[in-house]
Amino acid sequence: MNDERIEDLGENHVATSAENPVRPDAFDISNEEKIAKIEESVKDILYTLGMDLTDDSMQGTPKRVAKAFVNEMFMGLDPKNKPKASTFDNNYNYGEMLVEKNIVVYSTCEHHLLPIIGRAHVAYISDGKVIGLSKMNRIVEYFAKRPQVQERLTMQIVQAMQEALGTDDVACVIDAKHLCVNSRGIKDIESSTVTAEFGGKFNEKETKREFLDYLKMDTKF
Ligand SMILES: Nc1nc2c(ncn2[C@@H]2O[C@H](COP(=O)(O)OP(=O)(O)OP(=O)(O)O)[C@@H](O)[C@H]2O)c(=O)[nH]1
Ligand SMILES: [Zn+2]
Repeated sequence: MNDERIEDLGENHVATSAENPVRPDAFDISNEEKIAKIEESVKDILYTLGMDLTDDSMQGTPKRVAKAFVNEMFMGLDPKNKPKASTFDNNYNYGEMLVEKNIVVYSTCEHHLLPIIGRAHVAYISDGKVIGLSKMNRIVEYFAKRPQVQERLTMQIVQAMQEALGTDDVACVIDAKHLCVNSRGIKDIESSTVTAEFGGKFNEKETKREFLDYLKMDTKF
């Protein structure tokens, strides 16, 4: 059991609705072992479906899928990958909200393991600390790279920003397409899902309105 995991989950950890359900023994095996196990499982799935795994193009597929799962699509399940959210003192006394718009979200729906693709818009009002802009994108990426529901992803981003900045005044809106809705099941290619989480001052009508108005700006560069 590594230290980061203890720090992340805490002793006597009880999962809350804002956390992903993670097995307590999830970190007892290495990434290499995880990849080897998943490779075998994917082989089994493809074999069951009738694929010829000796085919040149397919031979490496189980390993490729396993590596994509562990190292990329679900890398955010590993607390070691949590980004260091560097903050600085707000020496220039910037007093308005800061909005990081259009952060690309590639996540995976935890019900069907199909892609969620969209944009996150994250805002905060400094209470003395400011955060490096790219760290906001990294926080979004970290929590997106898990099996997710969009509601939880939105809340996790806000919570992580609140912890990093030491303020409740953080908000996040995500607009995303779920391929489980667009490409299978109901097959509605047009619909997208909007979720929002407003902390602290962002619950005040005018502040919320200001944030949402910035999202309507169509700035050309
Ligand atoms: N609330 C929420 N639901 C989601 C999210 N991603 C996928 N879902 C939904 O999870 C539900 C799972 O419902 P089930 O009835 O168990 O699955 P299903 O039979 O495949 O459902 P259909 O998609 O309607 O065919 C579906 O309605 C999905 O659209 C998400 O991020 N948030
Ligand atoms: Zn789904």
